[in-house]
Amino acid sequence: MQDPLHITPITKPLGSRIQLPGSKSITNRALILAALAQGETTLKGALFSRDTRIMLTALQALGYSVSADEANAEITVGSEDGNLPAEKAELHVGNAGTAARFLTAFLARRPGGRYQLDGDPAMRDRPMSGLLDALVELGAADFEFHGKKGHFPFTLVAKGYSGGTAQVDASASSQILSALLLSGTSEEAALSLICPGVRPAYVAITLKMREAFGAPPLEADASGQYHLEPLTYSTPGSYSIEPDVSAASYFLALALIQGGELRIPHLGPNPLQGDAHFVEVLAHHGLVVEAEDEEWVATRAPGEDIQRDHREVDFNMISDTFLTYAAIAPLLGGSVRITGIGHTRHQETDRVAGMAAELSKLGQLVKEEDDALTIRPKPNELRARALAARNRGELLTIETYEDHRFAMSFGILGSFDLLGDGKPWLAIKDPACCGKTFPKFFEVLSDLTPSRPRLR
Ligand SMILES: O=C(O)C1=C[C@@H](OP(=O)(O)O)[C@@H](O)[C@H](O)C1
Ligand SMILES: C=C(OP(=O)(O)O)C(=O)O
Repeated sequence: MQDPLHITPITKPLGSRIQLPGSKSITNRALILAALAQGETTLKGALFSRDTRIMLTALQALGYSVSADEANAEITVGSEDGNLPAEKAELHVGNAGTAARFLTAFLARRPGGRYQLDGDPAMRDRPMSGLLDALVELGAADFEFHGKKGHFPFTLVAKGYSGGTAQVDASASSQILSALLLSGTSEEAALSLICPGVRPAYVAITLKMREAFGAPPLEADASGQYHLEPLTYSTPGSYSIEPDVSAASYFLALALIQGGELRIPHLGPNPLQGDAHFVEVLAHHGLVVEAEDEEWVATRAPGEDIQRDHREVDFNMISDTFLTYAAIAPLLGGSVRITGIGHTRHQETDRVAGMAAELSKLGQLVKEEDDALTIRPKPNELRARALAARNRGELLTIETYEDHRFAMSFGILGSFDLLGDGKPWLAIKDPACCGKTFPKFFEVLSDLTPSRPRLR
């Protein structure tokens, strides 16, 4: 892929149907559940991306039989007796939060196991200690740290789950609680996890998916305590994975700024993924999304005004999509204050700081707070900077911080025909970083631009 990638603006209202890849969150949960359930499970509509390959590779290294049919988006996992085969392994979790947390809790199941884990430099800084402390408190694992205490790289000395109660601090990442809800069960003993105040959207996905693998419904009591009864997971045989709704956010934003109609198949009115609520954020600006026969249809009449007065939106429950919104803020007319995003400073990169830096570079007025970002759009300044860059023979260029969501979000902004001539004005550095969750993102985007040569 060209790097930096010049984005060719789209000059017509949309009128397309796009195929989105499967959800990262659901694929990586399903892989863990398939390994935990005795027998063979085929995942349909699975995502093939860096984060899911990390999980696949780990399961193979741990002795599971995994066969992948990428052309048909299917993965089959065989688990002889639901027990973890390998006593030893060296695993690399990249910068996949799901793999990092879910595998750590999963490995603790194998008494006598000794596992070396490491991740990308960015992953070595991401929060793990809430999970590691809970595993130690449960007597399920001990850790030998080879760098900073409470972080990768470490050796996990597994002792197995045998019930008990743990306080779980999942304030830094709800994946910490999801990891324990997936793997903390045992066939003999009940387990209690006390975890008040966790952000619930992805925990709800975990709870629903446990049920699909034979677990009884589970919910927290009023004090935030989850009581897990003894459990043996059972395979549903095959499991269908929804398209990635966080990835849908980019194309919904595109439909808003571009107008026309966009169709996204295989999504119904009530997807598992909480990021579906992003639709409500864009509805305020005039985007209409309807679920018709298991297909989302997004429309905005061309020329309809998307400008609004100042707006404050709490993204705490849908924080992966705040970047999508922030990146199109320069086109929204009214200012926006995006709140509830402090935890995203500890994700792929410091997303609040990175977004503030990139939007400031584009001439937007940005106020950064610990937990919030206010963006006052300056469309004329954006145009002036784009023209000035062009006069120098350059394009405005976005840093992506090895964060897929920067690449994809600003890819949408660059698709807007800012200078009215259909020629590129924005470029994205390291566009291939979108491979974390959506390797073909820029191909899908370029397919919406009939005049653009296909990227290969
Ligand atoms: O459980 C999951 O699959 C996820 C939970 C969220 O992370 P945090 O809970 O760390 O915010 C989300 O940002 C991430 O993309 C996927
Ligand atoms: C936060 C994200 O990823 P991870 O699963 O690595 O936490 C994300 O995809 O936006």
